[in-house]
Amino acid sequence: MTVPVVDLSTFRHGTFRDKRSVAADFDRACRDIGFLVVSGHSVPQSVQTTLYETGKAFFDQPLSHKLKARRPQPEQNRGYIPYGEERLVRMHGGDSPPDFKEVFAMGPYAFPDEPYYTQAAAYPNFAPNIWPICTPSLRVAMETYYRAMETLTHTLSRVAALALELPEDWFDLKLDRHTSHLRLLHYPSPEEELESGQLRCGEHTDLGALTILRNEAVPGGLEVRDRDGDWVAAPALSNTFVVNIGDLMMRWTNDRWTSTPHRVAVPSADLRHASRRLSIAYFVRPNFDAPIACIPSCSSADNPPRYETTTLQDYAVSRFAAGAGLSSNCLTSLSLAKPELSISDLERQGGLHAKVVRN
Ligand SMILES: O=C(O)CCC(=O)C(=O)O
Ligand SMILES: [Fe+2]
Repeated sequence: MTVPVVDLSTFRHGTFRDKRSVAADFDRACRDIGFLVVSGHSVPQSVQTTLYETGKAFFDQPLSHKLKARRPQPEQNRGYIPYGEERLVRMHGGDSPPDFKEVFAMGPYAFPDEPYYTQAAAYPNFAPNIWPICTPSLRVAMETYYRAMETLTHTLSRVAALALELPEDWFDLKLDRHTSHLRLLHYPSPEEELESGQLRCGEHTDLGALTILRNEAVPGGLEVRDRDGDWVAAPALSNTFVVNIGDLMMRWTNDRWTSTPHRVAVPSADLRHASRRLSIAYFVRPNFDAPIACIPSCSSADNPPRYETTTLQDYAVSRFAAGAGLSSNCLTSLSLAKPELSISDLERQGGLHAKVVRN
């Protein structure tokens, strides 16, 4: 099975009939494989390439500079996350050596100064973003891209609503105070074979509603597990985004749409030296307190709701706990232990810099 391409310009500029036809293609892709590629999306190419280039410039900085913008707490998806701290396969109870990557992440910004955002129950969704001193232009590049992703989400949420026989604006109230994350994922060219069981990113599903990924066509890319259990390479076409269904959308749609397992593969030995990859992933996450309950058009007498109602907050806490190897009861206050490795440990090991080809 392949990952299909859907042209959003037909949705944005077409008649109602055109919109329905795009929504039907979206529905089919989400049912069949849970992944699609979108073209005609209106995100300026300059916004994409500026962040891509600035992101690379940040990751090229010495580890000691990057660590100055280090994620302050493990549960906060903010700032620099060095090699050694993520193993996404743990989210599903598996284990592996660390994902062979480093990350820079941000969350919502410039939200109103209101108690909704500062209340204890909202933590860590509106934790402050962290910005590097070494690459000051990263902040503008990420914030600009984040806004462009909000606009794309606006279109995609309308396509999704129409596909689910809902009013086009059905998702608006679930997303008007969204908690989405933007992450730069840097996978350098490994110098030698990775450890046994080590991947660039271990097999997992995404926990939010949708993920919008700027993919890069290099060896060792994104792979998707189709219904037959075969790993299929996600297309990396110029000026497109890969979109996939996350767990919360799967729950909303009562499994009509699938949150499909995926991973980032290891480049083969002969291509290793030229496999540096920077993907840009925007995780669409609803309001932290929006109830995620079965959408009425997704259940019937012989297909009753399969999941309890949840929220992003409750679901994220339980997934985070699994990833950190804890029971979710241990996490009621969400204040966790210190990061696994101290700055001096990391500097001694040299982070990823010690293990990669410079290119
Ligand atoms: O870098 C990629 O292509 C995908 C990464 C991914 O799936 C994730 O971080 O959730
Ligand atoms: Fe993912």
